[in-house]
Amino acid sequence: MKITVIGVGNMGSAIIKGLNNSAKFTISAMNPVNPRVAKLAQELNFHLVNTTAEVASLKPDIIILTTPAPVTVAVAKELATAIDNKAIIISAAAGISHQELAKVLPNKTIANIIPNTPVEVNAGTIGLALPTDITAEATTTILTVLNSLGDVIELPEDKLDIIGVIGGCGPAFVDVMMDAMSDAAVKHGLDRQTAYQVVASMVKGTGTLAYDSKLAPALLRDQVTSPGGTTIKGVEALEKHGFRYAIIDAVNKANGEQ
Ligand SMILES: NC(=O)C1=CN([C@@H]2O[C@H](COP(=O)(O)OP(=O)(O)OC[C@H]3O[C@@H](n4cnc5c(N)ncnc54)[C@H](O)[C@@H]3O)[C@@H](O)[C@H]2O)C=CC1
Ligand SMILES: O=C(O)[C@@H]1CCC=N1
Repeated sequence: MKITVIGVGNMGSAIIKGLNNSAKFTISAMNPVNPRVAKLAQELNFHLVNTTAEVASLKPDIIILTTPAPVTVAVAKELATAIDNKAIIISAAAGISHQELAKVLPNKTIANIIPNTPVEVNAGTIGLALPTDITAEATTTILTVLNSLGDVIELPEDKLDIIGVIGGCGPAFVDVMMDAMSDAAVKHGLDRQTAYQVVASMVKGTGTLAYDSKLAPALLRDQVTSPGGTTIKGVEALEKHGFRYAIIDAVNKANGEQ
C-alpha cells in the first residue's frame, strides 16, 4: 500500500517511523524543504516531495494530513484538484472537522483521526471517526494502516476532541510527571540516566498492568498502598497539593474550557 504523509513535524515523523517499523508500506511525504526532514527521508528511505502535483503523481492509496491545523484546510483544497477520487484522506489535524475538509475535498473519502506520539513505537492510541457512507473496502484499508500504529478506538466525531485530549495530549501530561519524578530521584541521590530508566519502566509497567487487567486505576492504587506504609504518605501529599484536580483541570483546559 502506498502512503503519503503531508507535514513531517513531530506527528508526521512519528507516524512515518511507526509505519516504517512494520515494513508493509511504501512511504512518501511532502514538507517544505527542510534539512531535518531531508535527513529523516534518507534515514528511513522514504520519497520526499514538495508539491501536491508531485503527491498526485505518486498515486497514493492513502494521504495522511499531519500539517498544522491552521493550514490543513488550505492544503486539502490544493490536493482536491491534484489527486484522484481513489485516494483516501486521513486527517490528524486536531479541531478540523470532517465537514470543513469535505467542503474542499468533494467526492473524496475522508477519515478524521487523533493519534499520539507513541505511534512511533507502534504503541499509539488513535481515535478514529469514519464517515457514515464509507465503504467496507475503504474501512479495511484505513484500519490496516492505523492498526499497525497502535490501538484504534472508533467513535463518533463529536467524541474525537476528548479522545484527542486524553490520548493525544495525555503523553505530555505523563511526561511532565515523569520529569518531576526524575528530578526528585536525582535530589535523593540517583544519577539522571538511572532515574529516567526507572521512571519510564515504572510508567510502562503501570500502564501495561492497567491495560491488561482492565481494573479501575483506584483499585490498582489500593493494591500499592500498604497499611501504615510509605505509599499512602505520598498519596496524602498528592491530595494535599491538589494533584488529582490539577490533572482534571489540565484536561478541562486542553479541551477548550476557559
Ligand atoms: N504532536 C502531537 O502529538 C499531535 C499532533 N496532532 C496534529 O498533527 C498536526 C501537526 O502537529 P505537530 O506535528 O505537533 O506540528 P509540527 O509543527 O511539529 O509539524 C508540522 C509540520 O508541517 C509542515 N508544514 C507546514 N505547512 C505545510 C504545508 N503547507 N505542506 C506540507 N507541510 C507543511 C511543517 O514544516 C512541519 O514539519 C496538527 O494538526 C496537530 O493537531 C494530532 C495529534 C497529536
Ligand atoms: O497540542 C496539540 O494541539 C496537538 C493535538 C493533540 C496533541 N497535540
